Amino acid sequence: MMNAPHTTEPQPTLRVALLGCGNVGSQVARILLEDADNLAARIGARLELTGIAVRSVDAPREAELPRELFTTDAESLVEGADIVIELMGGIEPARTLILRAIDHGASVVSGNKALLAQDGPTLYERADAAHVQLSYEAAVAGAIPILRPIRDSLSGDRITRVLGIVNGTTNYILDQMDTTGAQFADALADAQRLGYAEADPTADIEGYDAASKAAILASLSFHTRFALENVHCQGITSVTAEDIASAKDAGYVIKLLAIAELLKDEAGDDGVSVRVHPTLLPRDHPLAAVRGAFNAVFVEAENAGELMFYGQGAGGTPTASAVLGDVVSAARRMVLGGPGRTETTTGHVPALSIDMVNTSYYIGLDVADQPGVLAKIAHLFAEHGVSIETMRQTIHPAKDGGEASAELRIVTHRAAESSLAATVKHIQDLDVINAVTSVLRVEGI
Ligand SMILES: NC(=O)C1=CN([C@@H]2O[C@H](COP(=O)(O)OP(=O)(O)OC[C@H]3O[C@@H](n4cnc5c(N)ncnc54)[C@H](O)[C@@H]3O)[C@@H](O)[C@H]2O)C=CC1
Ligand SMILES: N[C@@H](CC=O)C(=O)O
Ligand code: NA
Repeated sequence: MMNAPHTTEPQPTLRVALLGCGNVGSQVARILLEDADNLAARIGARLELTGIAVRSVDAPREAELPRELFTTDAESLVEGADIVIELMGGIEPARTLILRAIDHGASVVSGNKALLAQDGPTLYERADAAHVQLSYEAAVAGAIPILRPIRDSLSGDRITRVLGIVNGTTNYILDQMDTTGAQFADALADAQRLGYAEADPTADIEGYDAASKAAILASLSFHTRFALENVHCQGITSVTAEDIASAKDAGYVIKLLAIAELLKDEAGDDGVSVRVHPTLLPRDHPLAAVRGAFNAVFVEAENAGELMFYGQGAGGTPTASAVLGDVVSAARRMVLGGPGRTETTTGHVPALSIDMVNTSYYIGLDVADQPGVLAKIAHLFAEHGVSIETMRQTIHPAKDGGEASAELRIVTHRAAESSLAATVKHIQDLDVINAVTSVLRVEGI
């Protein structure tokens, strides 16, 4: 095989400003410096890291980076750049700095899903108007190439459903609780130490981070803007060790799923449901095998059928890979000319309420061990048009003068979310019910 001919022509230089030097930023800086020659060969221009905006120049850092690169003057750094990489996180000053970068003609790469889900359209429109690129592959599912495949590779198809695990921290916590019996707080502390969690981990455990990603995925998949407020969001803070053990006993694993799917509304028109919630999956389901901080996303499209994307969804180095991919792509466009499009908004499908979704439920009940209890419960399900798929019963004999009780674990067939919610509400009111111990949605059955 012949080697590519060497050229002695001097390469142009593109100035790159980095905002933030935390888990991801420090790895991006390292790769930009260590891999400069390879990147230049791929781009046809050299990337010069002109500075790294930080809160304090003297703060101790793990990564060894030249001290002279650090500055606290993010505004000036942005103004002199061709490409700005925003990895500070949070809404402000990230938003103002990105707009400033765009106004100065720089292309922007960001991993900031919180900002994009809250105010993405302002940024996309400003970037389009300025003919610069705004890319954010790192914002969803870390290293996994998922946004570009949806935006570009599948742009000739019609996506009908996106379903996946898109938050590494919660997957790590649930996995640790399931496999090692770890406590929630200890598993969360590990996820923070490993660089998976957001600066404020509430965003992870309450589901907001996954909801931001779901909004971004839905917007690109359905060519319609969906914001965080369009996402039904439930995190993992109410999932107990007992829920996990009881699901395990019944052959399930609990995962935090993000789902965006095309449905019909009451009038039979298209609408999209976007939601994030803890979900039971059969243990032989492919998503059940997604361990630790890994993510996986299923995409279903009319012509392509089912596609699955899998990889490291969090962590500094994997996420830096996605950031660098966007940087190389933006830099190539600068060398070759012409910006790409950030989004298309031709879909106009409304966001549907969770009530429009058809789902299965897992319901755990602590009931009195008396004749007729099962009949009363089954009657309520039938009355609401919800069909039971399986029902398992464990008897707990009377102890210490108390009464015998039974633990029921019911899995339903798919039914309207509103019917399922009404069934659970009425079950709670039955005099034979001691407690409703779990109510979780189920996928993959
Ligand atoms: N850690 C991960 O696995 C992933 C993170 N992301 C996103 O990437 C971004 C960065 O994440 P991490 O590196 O994990 O966060 P981090 O908290 O480790 O780093 C952020 C850095 O930005 C600095 N910073 C914040 N505000 C600043 C300001 N006003 N001026 C100067 N510096 C400022 C902080 O001091 C910190 O060093 C966030 O938007 C996050 O959501 C995306 C995918 C994965
Ligand atoms: N906190 C996020 C980081 C990646 O987006 C996660 O845990 O997935
Ligand atoms: Na990604």
